[in-house]
Amino acid sequence: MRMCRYILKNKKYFIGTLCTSLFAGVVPLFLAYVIQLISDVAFNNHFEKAGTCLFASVLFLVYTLMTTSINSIMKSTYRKKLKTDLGEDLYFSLMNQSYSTFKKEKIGNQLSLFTNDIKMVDEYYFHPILSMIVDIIVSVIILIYILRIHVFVGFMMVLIAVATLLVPKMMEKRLKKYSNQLFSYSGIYNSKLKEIFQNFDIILDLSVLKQFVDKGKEWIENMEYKQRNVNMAISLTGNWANCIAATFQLIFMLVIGLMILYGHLDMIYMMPIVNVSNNFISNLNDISSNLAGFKSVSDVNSKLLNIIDSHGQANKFVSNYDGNIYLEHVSFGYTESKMVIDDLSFKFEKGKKYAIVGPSGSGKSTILKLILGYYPVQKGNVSVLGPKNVSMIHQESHIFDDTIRNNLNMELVQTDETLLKCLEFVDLPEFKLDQNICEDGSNLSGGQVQRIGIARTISHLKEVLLCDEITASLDAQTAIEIENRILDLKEETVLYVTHKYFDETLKKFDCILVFKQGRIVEQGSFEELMKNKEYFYSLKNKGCI
Ligand SMILES: Nc1ncnc2c1ncn2[C@@H]1O[C@H](COP(=O)(O)OP(=O)(O)OP(=O)(O)O)[C@@H](O)[C@H]1O
Repeated sequence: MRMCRYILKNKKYFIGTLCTSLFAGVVPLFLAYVIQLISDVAFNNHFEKAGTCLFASVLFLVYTLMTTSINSIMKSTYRKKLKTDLGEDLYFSLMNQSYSTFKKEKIGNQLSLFTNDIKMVDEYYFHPILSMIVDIIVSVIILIYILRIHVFVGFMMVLIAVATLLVPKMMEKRLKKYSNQLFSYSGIYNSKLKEIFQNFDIILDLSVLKQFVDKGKEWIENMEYKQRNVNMAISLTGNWANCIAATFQLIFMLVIGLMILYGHLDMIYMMPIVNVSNNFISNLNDISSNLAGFKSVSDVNSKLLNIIDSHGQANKFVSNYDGNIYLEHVSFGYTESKMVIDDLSFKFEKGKKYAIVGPSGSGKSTILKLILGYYPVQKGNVSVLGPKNVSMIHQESHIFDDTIRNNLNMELVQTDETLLKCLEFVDLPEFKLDQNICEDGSNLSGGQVQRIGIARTISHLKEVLLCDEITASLDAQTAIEIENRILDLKEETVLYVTHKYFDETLKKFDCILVFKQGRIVEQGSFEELMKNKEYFYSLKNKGCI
């Protein structure tokens, strides 16, 4: 029932929709009244009431048209509002998660929350709950109407109601099982399709298109099978409730017939009772199906609300940043069993330029991620700076399907002059700010995409710049030029990780840190390290740097 808070959050919409639904919901009662008037004229020969009948009929038509139309508009607007509120809260919480939590979940699962789960909540919770409230109120009104005609008839209708509403309870376990299968599969399904579409070129290159088409068919089949199970369980619940209600209704009509025959009920009530009891039964069937839908979606509701109620757990960053970056006896592992950084201490001084070198897997990128605050350390202290003070350029840049201006700006507006300077910084002076880039930069070369990524970070430059293998996709000349420009930055502290160094560039760093198995095993200027002829020297001779 926690999801109810969304229903109640927008009280005005809720009351408005409830009122219009009620006005529309009493249409069957109005019809019963008109039928009762007509029956009176027909069976009792009260022709003087024909004018009233005609007037009531016209009024009924106008009333029906108006109330049902207004109700449809109100209901769709309210449902849109509910879905928007839920989607916005979910998006906020997801975007405010810490990096490590965000990375734990597959993108397909995150997408599925929006493309699938919210839709399900709307279909099986928001929409039914409104209909159910109205159905219950209208059923109670019908019951009161019948009870006023005859108490025994009313009592029989209560019996029908109880029998019909027991059906969803009986189906509860099966419904939950099927719907949970569907919800967990829809995340996997989205992830798989996303991966296939993203790696389309690999599939083509390896000539394995047929195999992947067959696999895709299997996933679609599985997905539709799970969807069919849920739909089937919900409609079976409705059908069984319908059957039970129909059986009771037949008995009910037989009893009504006998009551009229033996003079316990006036003939003029026959038609109205038949009419309202039909509506009563149909309301009960709706309630029964809706209850089934409710049960099927309860785990999805909990999943979404747990994410929303976590309000994101974004890392808190220290505010006492004094310009230097301190690592004090830092130990860290992505898993408890394997430490990647081992009791590492170092002070990065403000404005200085550091090269971080070492063999693959020695923990170079990890140390940058710890400074960024992507992961909490297990032991020691890192003066985690976070995005307020740090800029990061990654090995691969992601490009948005937008203009170069918007790709550089990223929602923060900078002057064209600044942006053009950033394009010059990465040797792309010929690029126009209004030029469009396709998704993933498919209309650019790999190196151009990377340079746009570098220009983007430079346009948002903070006091500390972290670079992780940023020139891997660039030609030697462009790489040297960009590296030199970064090293010429006056104020910024730079931590630069790469395998591909040129001696001339290395000489420009204030300090080179040599990593081995999560530790700094050597440090100093290029000349000092070469003179030492130790680990750095051997790496260089082996061509590892
Ligand atoms: N997200 C992750 N989850 C688990 N293990 C990881 C993760 N990222 C890196 N590792 C592991 O941590 C170790 C250090 O990785 P890191 O990326 O810091 O090395 P690196 O020195 O930057 O290597 P390279 O030069 O190849 O980029 C490696 O053994 C790697 O397999």
